Amino acid sequence: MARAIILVMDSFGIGHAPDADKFGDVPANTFAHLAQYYFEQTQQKISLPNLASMGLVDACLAAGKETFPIENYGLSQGAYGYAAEISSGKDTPSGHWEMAGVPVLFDWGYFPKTVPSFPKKLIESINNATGFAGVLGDCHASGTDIIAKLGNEHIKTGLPICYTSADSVFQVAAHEEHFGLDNLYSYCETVRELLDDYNIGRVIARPFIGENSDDFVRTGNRRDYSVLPPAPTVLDKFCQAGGHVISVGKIADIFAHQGISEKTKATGIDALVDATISHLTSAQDNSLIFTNLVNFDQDFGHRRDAVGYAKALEAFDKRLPEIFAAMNNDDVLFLTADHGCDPTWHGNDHTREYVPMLAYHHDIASVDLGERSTFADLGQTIAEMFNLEKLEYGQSFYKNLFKKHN
Ligand SMILES: O=P(O)(O)O[C@H]1O[C@H](CO)[C@@H](O)[C@H]1O
Ligand SMILES: [Mn+2]
Ligand SMILES: [Mn+2]
Repeated sequence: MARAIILVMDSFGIGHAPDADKFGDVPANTFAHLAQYYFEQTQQKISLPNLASMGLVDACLAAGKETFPIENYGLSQGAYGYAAEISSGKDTPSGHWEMAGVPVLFDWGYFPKTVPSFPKKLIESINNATGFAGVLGDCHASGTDIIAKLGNEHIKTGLPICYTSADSVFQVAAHEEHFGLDNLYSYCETVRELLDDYNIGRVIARPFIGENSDDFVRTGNRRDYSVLPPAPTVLDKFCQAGGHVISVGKIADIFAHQGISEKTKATGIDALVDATISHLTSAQDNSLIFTNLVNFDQDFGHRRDAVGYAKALEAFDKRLPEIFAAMNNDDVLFLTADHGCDPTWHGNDHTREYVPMLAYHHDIASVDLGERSTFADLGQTIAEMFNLEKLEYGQSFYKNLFKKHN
């Protein structure tokens, strides 16, 4: 029996989605624009030989319909396509749940872009439940900007920094030592309970260290408190059928720990790839290794750092042969993303984009999977691969992966 590996390159969009106008995101294109910007800044073309051989460049050219500078690359050897999202939001849980077969067709609650942003009644109930006198922030913000701005006041007053974004989130930044990590986590757990009436997808604990605004830096101890997906995902079905789901990175948090058999956390793309490879060398048959590479989004997309994003892609690309080498003959690797976050775009929020839908196994022939109308095609493919009951959403492309070589 085979194993499947899903690598989610968090925020790696490849062209504005058909409904991007509703989000004000025409013509965002995370990949094409970061490659263009990288070339303008460094006079070097981005070089991604392994991703390109999987079909990434062809997928992006078809999805984004714009050319961009890229180092010479050969013919695609894998299965490649691009997928649009049917979920109402362009957030991380919606993207992941949809790829696991459960799109979010309801509207999340959001906090307005006003100051204060959070309802007075909510903040009062948080203060009452936690015993804190108030919160700092209470606005839309970039997480790194707001700790630089309010970190000193936070240390002085002991009050948590609470902020949000265009996503359905309530984020809490607090100093790991002065405020304490456990205190931050329990504060977030309390907030999570109080948010149920507001239909908010996630509370995120954002711990940081450092002693002043020049050197405050967020740590790897981020924790996401998500609501449960609205229906059983392919992960739940796979576990029920005796499969083993291994979460690497924040996958378990995103699925509210449901449909997960085992989890490993790691900080940074290299460490996340290391953990993935380590599981690949030991995972039993009938396993799904599901990895989220959050740093593309968190460290580069939201930070609007196109050059950093390009370099991180090149570094990740160099690691792919190690992943291929750790795969058995009947294993299948899927590579995709959960939304876009164009680092050349205005503001610091996600962008509504197509995502790559790439697949690889040792005997794969080049196959164009074309445009996929939902990320759920991935979940449906996993369902077919492991002989699970068909999911409600998505079209499987499993059989296309075994096309004969020309
Ligand atoms: O600016 P930071 O704290 O990284 O926050 C970003 O991360 C959250 C989750 O993707 C988004 O809602 C966005 O606000
Ligand atoms: Mn994401
Ligand atoms: Mn994000």
